Amino acid sequence: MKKPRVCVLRTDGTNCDRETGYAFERAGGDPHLVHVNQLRAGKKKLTEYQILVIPGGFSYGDDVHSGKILAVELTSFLKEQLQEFVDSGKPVLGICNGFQVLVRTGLLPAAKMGDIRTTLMHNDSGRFECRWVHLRVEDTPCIFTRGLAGRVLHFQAAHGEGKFYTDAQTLAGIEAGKQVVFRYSTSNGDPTSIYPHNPNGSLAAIAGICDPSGRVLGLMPHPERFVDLTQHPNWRRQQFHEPHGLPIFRNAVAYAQEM
Ligand SMILES: NC(=O)CC[C@H](N)C(=O)O
Repeated sequence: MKKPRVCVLRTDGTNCDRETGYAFERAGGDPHLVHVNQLRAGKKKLTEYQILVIPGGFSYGDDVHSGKILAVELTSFLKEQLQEFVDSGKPVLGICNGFQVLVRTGLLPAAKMGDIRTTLMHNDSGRFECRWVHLRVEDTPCIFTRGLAGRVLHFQAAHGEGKFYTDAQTLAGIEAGKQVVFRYSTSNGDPTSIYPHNPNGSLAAIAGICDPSGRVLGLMPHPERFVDLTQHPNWRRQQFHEPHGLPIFRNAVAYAQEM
């Protein structure tokens, strides 16, 4: 079966592009690092790819707000191309800085460029948090977490502006639409707002959301960090058959191949 071409979008300050590309390679995809300037210059087009991922990092040095300048750049110069990619039903994944970008373009939660309803604020601790976190996977239409509902995954989180926040009406809509995909939890899967299990104080312990179709996903923790699991703090206690994040990439590749 043909390997789906994955656009791994990068710009100045992106720093998780190579491991994100590796994760898609491990999952059976064909990753390509694409600088936003190549899209702006028309040298490459999003239609050439079947999956789009915006990786983690410090795009444009996190000036103004994490992800803000790249979001304004995408909304200002690539709005039609991005909206067309999303409307065509192709999977879109934003990891950490990438999630911040998707929220600040409006592609999350509503999959509509310019419809900005939520934000990711500075952590309650007021500092950069870098730690392992447990995530409970909720039962949602998200195509990236097929088969994972109810599981408790263990990912690395590393961010300064990860606190999910929105107004009561938008939160009610996200909950009713089953768009909350990951919640910070204790090791036995109880959602929690208690630090450090919840490293940033996110509303409703939200660590990641999808759009109503389930084809656009953003999350703050890093599923692409396939660390050497024998160095994992829980290696002895938890049987790791494979990196916890790999199924997310495999599901995206499988979905793109089904299209
Ligand atoms: N690992 C990342 O992508 C970090 C995102 C962003 N730079 C922050 O600190 O919140």
